Amino acid sequence: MTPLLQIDGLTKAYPGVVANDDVSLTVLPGEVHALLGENGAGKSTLVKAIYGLVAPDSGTMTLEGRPFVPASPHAARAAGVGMVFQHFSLWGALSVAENVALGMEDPPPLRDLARRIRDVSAEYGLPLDPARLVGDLSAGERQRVEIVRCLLGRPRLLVMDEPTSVLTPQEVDALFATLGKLSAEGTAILYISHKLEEIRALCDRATILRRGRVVGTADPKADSARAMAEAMVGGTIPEARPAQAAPGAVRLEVRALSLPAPDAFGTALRDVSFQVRAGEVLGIGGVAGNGQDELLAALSGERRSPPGAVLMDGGQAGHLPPPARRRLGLLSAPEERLGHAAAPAMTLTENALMTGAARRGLVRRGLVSWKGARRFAREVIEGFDVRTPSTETPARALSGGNLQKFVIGREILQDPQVLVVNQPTWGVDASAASAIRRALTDLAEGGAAVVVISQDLDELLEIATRFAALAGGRLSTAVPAAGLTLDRIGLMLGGAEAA
Ligand SMILES: Nc1ncnc2c1ncn2[C@@H]1O[C@H](COP(=O)(O)OP(=O)(O)OP(=O)(O)O)[C@@H](O)[C@H]1O
Repeated sequence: MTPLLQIDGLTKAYPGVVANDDVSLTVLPGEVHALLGENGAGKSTLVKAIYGLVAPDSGTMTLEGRPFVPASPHAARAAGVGMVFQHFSLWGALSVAENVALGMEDPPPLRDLARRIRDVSAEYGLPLDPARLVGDLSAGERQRVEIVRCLLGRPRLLVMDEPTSVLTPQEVDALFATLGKLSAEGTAILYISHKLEEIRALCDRATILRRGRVVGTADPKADSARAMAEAMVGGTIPEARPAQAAPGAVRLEVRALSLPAPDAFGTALRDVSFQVRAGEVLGIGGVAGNGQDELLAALSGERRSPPGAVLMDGGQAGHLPPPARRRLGLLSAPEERLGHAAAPAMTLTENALMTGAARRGLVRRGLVSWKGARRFAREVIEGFDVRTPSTETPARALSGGNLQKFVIGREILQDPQVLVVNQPTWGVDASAASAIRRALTDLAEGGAAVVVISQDLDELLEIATRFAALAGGRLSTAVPAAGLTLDRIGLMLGGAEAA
């Protein structure tokens, strides 16, 4: 069979790192081909080259036998390549159809476009109402907008970069059904994910990258997830487990916390109450968009509440701004790493300083100790295996997973008494995810109270000592995590609204 896409000897270097080093790869028509590799292995760089976002330094590509040198995403799309990104590029205040029109060179009248959107979404099982405002859509629905937008161009190759991290299990099933139909019709899919069980369920072949080079292939239908993960890192992977310490005194308490929605598209918190003791990891499960960001903002101090709604070691903290909470030992890491947890244009040293200034004593008499800040950044890089050329690299130059490791490591190494994290292993490879989970349980065993907000129920079942479900801005009663089944959790998620 003639390959659909053939890549030969593709190389792309950035300052201090060769992101793709002599990479060769073929993608056959209709196959679902996984691209596997640790954080920073070069997966995104490679697919960006295919989509015309990155110009390779050397190497060649052919698409359906013809030389393929896309100078822009527009050129890639015209040649038959579509791409769905991890981060969506949609406008909340516009409708689905308006958003789709924005991405087109020569959009048809909105009414015609709406009909085409309806047709494609019906054909591929992607329910979508073209008239709805994107700001009102769930993450899964937004992704459907992105996919439908691609499918309107009838691509021969569809590239997906970690598409399932924002989806519920039901949405993942629906997405896989859509991808199965596309592949049966002959569309090839190049699929990046760290979720190896999903790779096993979906993909026909896998190519493994390590430090920019192709180091081998895997057979997802035959190889176990662990075997693939170990091939990615070239070693064995530690396992995480729940914290073993006996719970101590209550460190964090939230009492009847209610807050209005921060904006038209946010979620109100409604009468949220819970306690977390020293030594415990409280896992908060639920689908993103149900108050997760709002709860984190209320705990970090980005949003204030009545003083008695948040208690830290028994003292009132609801009215305190983030720096005051940090001084008390209440630290947090939000979900959105670029732009919220880290400033994209700032170096890792500057980003380390941003949250570490007070607890690491990096500012004395109004003067910044850059030496200290650099040392702290280096500690995070070494302690959490952040792959980056130096402490002076800007945050935006890190691969997604490596920045995530940096953000979580930066908080853990400040010795928090209470740590609240949202989606701590979002986009992080299997080995690093396991190291982060281990660091969170170690922190609890050392006497901290840890709150992990996550969509990944397997992750919560692995490390949480107690579990609660967040739905519609309400939190269920927390129950011991030991012995909890996915079915019971499903009921809690459904019932949290009424709890
Ligand atoms: N714009 C850039 N400037 C400098 N370095 C970059 C840039 N983009 C990527 N890199 C570097 O290139 C390497 C490969 O990054 P890439 O994003 O391709 O990895 P990845 O396999 O997609 O990782 P992840 O799983 O974490 O998303 C990393 O070391 C990264 O820091």
